[in-house]
Amino acid sequence: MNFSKSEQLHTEALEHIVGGVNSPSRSFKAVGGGSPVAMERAKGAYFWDVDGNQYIDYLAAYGPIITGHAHPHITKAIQHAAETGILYGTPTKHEVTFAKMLKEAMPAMEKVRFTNSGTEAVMTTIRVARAFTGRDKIIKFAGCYHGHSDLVLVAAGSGPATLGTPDSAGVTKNIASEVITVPFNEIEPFKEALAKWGDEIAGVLVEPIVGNFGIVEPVPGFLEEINKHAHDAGALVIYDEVITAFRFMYGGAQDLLNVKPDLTAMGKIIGGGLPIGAYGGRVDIMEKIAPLGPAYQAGTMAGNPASIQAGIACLEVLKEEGVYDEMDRLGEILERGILEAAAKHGVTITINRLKGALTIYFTDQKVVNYDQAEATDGEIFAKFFKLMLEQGINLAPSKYEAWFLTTAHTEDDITKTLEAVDHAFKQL
Ligand SMILES: Cc1ncc(COP(=O)(O)O)c(C=O)c1O
Ligand SMILES: N[C@H](C=O)CCC(=O)O
Repeated sequence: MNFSKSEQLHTEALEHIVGGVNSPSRSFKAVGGGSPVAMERAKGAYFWDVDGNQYIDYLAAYGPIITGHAHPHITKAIQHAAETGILYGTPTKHEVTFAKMLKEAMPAMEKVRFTNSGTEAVMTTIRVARAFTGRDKIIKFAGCYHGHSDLVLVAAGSGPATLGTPDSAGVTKNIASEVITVPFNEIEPFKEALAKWGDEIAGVLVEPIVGNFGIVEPVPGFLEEINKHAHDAGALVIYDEVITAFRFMYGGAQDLLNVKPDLTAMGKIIGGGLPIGAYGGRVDIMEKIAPLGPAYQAGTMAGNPASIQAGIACLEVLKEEGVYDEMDRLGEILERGILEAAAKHGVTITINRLKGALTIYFTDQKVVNYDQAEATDGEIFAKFFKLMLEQGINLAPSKYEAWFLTTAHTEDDITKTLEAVDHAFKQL
């Protein structure tokens, strides 16, 4: 494959945009460097780059593009928004419709507020938890990523972990001292943290199914224990469902696992590809937010008609019969095929898959926490990533990210992907 135009563009981008990228996760730093491929066009499960190369896409823009690129129903909704005004700065009927849809799908969201990103949504749930409890500290889990607000850039997964900055510079010691980090999937360290700081903890923040050190499910009982002990200590439980809401079913991880938090943050899929975030939860907690209560959160762009109508259209597609079953079916074929190719070529891997999302870890160990994900082989991943890219398979350039299937992927795409995996494993 020829990547010369992408390379040229990256050289130019480096002069004008810091690091040449607008989100560090897009850089190829963690996969041996080089120019990230610049995409020009996308449709369904496919991408075309500026050099004219075609790819099967498993990045799905880090999760939001669950219906595939440029889905006609979502495109129509965005066109309608463009023609009728994309930003009003007033209430609209669309945001009411959408809030009702979210509440119906995720009943723990008794009241909702829209934001512009997952970062804002999570950041605000923490503020609201503090306002409600009158406490300052939060507990989070190592390797979970909750966006780029100060408080959660401590022991963060995803981009920060990939680039070796899980504790970001610029986060003051005072702020960092308000966050206690414990391992995911281990209840004892969590209980010890509560025993030590219990009456200072405002909230416990967790990705109920982790998407940011790969796809990692909670061990049975883990989330229930978190709820019990957090509530006993007078702290709120906050689920960060920015990746998981509507990823595995029409609803959240909380509905799939049947464990309810006090507050939920979401984003990604619910914008149908346009910028969005949302948070919600128990009425008595949500009523702490302005204009009803003293906790302030606002946004010029929040609830804009374009993102909201794209989100409604996206959920309409996801509500159709069988869409999640099909992603699960294709995910299962993909997982099985990758494992067979690994056995054939003597490549050691572990796959974590839940329905249409999976992560390949280059390790012979199970991966249920961040330390185990960190210990997997990043150099082999980097080689694998490049070998796949050269064969037209677009993955995230990080061993910590997931492959996401969409409603646009077909069995033929999976077959082609497995041929590429076979070839890549042969070369490793
Ligand atoms: C679980 C989780 N929370 C929060 C965020 C932040 O969302 P955003 O990038 O939309 O600000 C992300 C992704 O970036 C995420 O995966
Ligand atoms: N894994 C991150 C979010 O889910 C990736 C998004 C980003 O950092 O650009």
